[in-house]
Amino acid sequence: MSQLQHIEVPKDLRRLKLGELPALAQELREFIIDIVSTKEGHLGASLGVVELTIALHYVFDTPNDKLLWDVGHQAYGHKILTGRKSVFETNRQLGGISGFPRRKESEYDAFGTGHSSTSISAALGMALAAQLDGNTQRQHIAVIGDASIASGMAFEGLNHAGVTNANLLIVLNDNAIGIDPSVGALKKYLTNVKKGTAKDENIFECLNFKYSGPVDGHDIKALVEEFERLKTVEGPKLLHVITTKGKGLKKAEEDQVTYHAPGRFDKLTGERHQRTGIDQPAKYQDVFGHTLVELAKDNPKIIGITPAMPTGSSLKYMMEQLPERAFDVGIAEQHAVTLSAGMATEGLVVFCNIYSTFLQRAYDQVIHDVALQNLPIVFCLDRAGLVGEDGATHHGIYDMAYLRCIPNLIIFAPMNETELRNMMYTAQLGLPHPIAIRYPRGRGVQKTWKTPFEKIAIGSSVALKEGTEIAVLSIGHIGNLVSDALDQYGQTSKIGHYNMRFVKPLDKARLGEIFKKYRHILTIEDGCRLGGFGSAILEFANEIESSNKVTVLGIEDRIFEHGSIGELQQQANIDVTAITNQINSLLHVQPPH
Ligand SMILES: Cc1ncc(C[n+]2csc(CCOP(=O)(O)OP(=O)(O)O)c2C)c(N)n1
Ligand SMILES: CC(=O)[C@@H](O)[C@H](O)COP(=O)(O)O
Ligand SMILES: [Mg+2]
Repeated sequence: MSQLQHIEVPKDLRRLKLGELPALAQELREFIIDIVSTKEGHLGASLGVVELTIALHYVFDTPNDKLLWDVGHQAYGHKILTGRKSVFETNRQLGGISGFPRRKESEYDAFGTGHSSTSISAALGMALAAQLDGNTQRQHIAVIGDASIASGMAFEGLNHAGVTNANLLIVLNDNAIGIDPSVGALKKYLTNVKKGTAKDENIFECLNFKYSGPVDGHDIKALVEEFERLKTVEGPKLLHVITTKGKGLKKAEEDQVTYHAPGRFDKLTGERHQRTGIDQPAKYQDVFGHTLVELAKDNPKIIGITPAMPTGSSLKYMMEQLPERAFDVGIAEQHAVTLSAGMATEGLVVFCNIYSTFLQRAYDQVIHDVALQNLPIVFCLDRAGLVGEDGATHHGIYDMAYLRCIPNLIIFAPMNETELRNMMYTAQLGLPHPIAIRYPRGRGVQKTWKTPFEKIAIGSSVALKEGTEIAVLSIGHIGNLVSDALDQYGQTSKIGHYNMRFVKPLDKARLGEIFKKYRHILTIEDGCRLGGFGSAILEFANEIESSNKVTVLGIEDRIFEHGSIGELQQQANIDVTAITNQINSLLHVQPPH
């Protein structure tokens, strides 16, 4: 008999007998596979914690007890058991539920996540608040993975929690992999603990946690018994649980990196549905990855660094071919930036590749360790702009605004693959400043990307089309949408288009000419409007005391959720239709007196 069909919320789950839980786990796993196979999303992490999820909701009194999922990409089972089974098929789609826990989505989502390693601090905060309130009953549980616990933030939380008497339980879900294999000394230590070859002292006990485990995280009975025991133990506790990422789907267990988020696949065989026969442009990440190898083979000073995203950033190509000069430092964005800075002081040419959204975590390091010392690091900010289904926590839309105010920093956005390659080439020749090269998730626009290298002059723009009335100034890849929009107006139109390329320094000579020639200036960016590229153009207009009308298209000052990139661009009024509408309305605007 189906158990899952009778479970809407954990209270229903708690009516089951312990012996019935393994069958429920099987059903829950199938439910996740069924939907993710067609709707896509994160797979391996959720499959790995099915038993853990059931055991936690079975033993603890959620939502009164606080259950926090670190990163939150493993929380599909949690969502299905906490009132969202019927809407799970809308996962990560426009208007649907989020792929990550969201406080506004459910009272069972104790803390919003998406970026890693926040759960210990947040759960400790709740536990201390309960203590201050005299509440000794409430439980606070943070589930955190082996890669996420190695991040600086997680250590900070552990360090603090260990000197409190807070009612905090950390469940370390150790599957020995992040998106890519986990790295670092802590991973080695955890492996030794599992093999029984660790030195006598337990690292967590040394930090004043009551440690238990390792426990088989697929043995529901063992988990339930241990959680029941831990409920009665005071103070900070850590339970070490061993799981298999992708558990229950053979292909996902065998190829855990691919099945972290595999796209569509056959739900029975696990075989991925890959697009074939379509001659698509390359992904920007691959242009970065292959170009870096090409440059590094000629320039022995080049180093590649990624904080835990070798596959996503395609730094893996350099790690495979030049392993001694390519580093995956784990989920450690702050360290990645300052490590790069240290290397740069020694004359190395460091390409530090960080997703735009994750660089937010290393903001001080960019200012304090890089910009103030004017160290010429090459930041490659992948996933800049709206990223699509990962949603609000992952959109790389703030970088232009948060980097533009930092002295010494050059900010460049390629409109296509060739510009990305040429800027990487230019940067490794030697720059007087650090540079951030921002490019989007997904594919470029060119049939072939392996074009001969050409140097790009810093602060130079490109006139793509001359016009008479309206100048459209674009920054980066979104300029291709402008080109698509302008195709409708023919060659002899009133509209000019300039690919500005640099947010900083601006091509002021070109801008001066543009402001003289055109009455209307329209800027477009795939970043937040406040403080971004359009703001820079408005500041320029103010500087030259121009009375030209400047219209700024960009992401307005509100949260954008999940959906396809196209749908979100439409929502944000930065798609081809919005650009066309804006141009049409400007064409009918009377000139200022
Ligand atoms: C600050 C930050 N950096 C990078 C990422 C990208 N990321 C998402 S999941 C993940 C790996 C997490 O591994 P682990 O904690 O072991 O969990 P598992 O996937 O194995 O369940 C990474 C690197 C992120 N979400 N947040
Ligand atoms: C959960 C998380 O942070 C990553 O898995 C992220 O979803 C990866 O994004 P990409 O798919 O763009 O590499
Ligand atoms: Mg892991």
